[in-house]
Amino acid sequence: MPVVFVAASKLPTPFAQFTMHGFLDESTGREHVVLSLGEIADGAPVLGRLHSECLTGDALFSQRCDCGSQLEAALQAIAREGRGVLLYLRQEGRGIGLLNKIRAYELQDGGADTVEANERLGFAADQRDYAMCLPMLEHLGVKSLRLMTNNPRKVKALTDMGIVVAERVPLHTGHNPHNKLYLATKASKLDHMMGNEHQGEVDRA
Ligand SMILES: Nc1nc2c(ncn2[C@@H]2O[C@H](COP(=O)(O)OP(=O)(O)OP(=O)(O)O)[C@@H](O)[C@H]2O)c(=O)[nH]1
Ligand SMILES: [Zn+2]
Repeated sequence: MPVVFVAASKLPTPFAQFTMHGFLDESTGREHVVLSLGEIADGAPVLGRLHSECLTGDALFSQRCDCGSQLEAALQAIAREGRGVLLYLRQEGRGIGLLNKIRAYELQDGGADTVEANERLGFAADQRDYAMCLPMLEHLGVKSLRLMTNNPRKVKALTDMGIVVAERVPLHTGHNPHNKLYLATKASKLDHMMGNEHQGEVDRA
């Protein structure tokens, strides 16, 4: 079943006035959003981010993860550049949903790490699928991205679907005492690249 474009509107934010594009993924019933800024359909690589929903980090100021800080840093970077896209993907909790993420946090409060908690609940460590990104990027005319991420799986998923990842821009922000183990586990078990290996990094720590 297709991912269909539904409507677009202005979205003023403290960083810039974005255009918000709403999509319905008819296979899952999930409603995804893209924020865009500037001319993004001209063929030149677009500064972009695939941001997976994290209600706790994005909206409720959680310090268990780095999501809220990454969201803000990505929007600020796009605003500075005057051009870019942020795909806000409704795959909460690496695809297990909000209530299961709270179950996973409960296990982590008891000593499990983020991967062990998912597995104890019967889920894979990361259940996300990025297939919905292709029709959304096609709708927007984006063929090539400078992708803000530390996650090599996102680069591979986009490349496999024919989107050019012209550059990976590391996004290292939001480190605090509460998410130290979480970030270390992402690096050791989920292959995230946490070093300072790049000059064009978006880094606000
Ligand atoms: N299941 C589960 N999901 C989590 C946990 N902490 C954060 N998440 C979810 O993980 C997703 C964000 O994934 P991250 O691994 O932080 O980052 P990423 O998107 O893979 O990679 P970056 O592009 O580098 O940010 C969001 O959907 C969060 O809701 C957790 O402990 N357990
Ligand atoms: Zn988060």
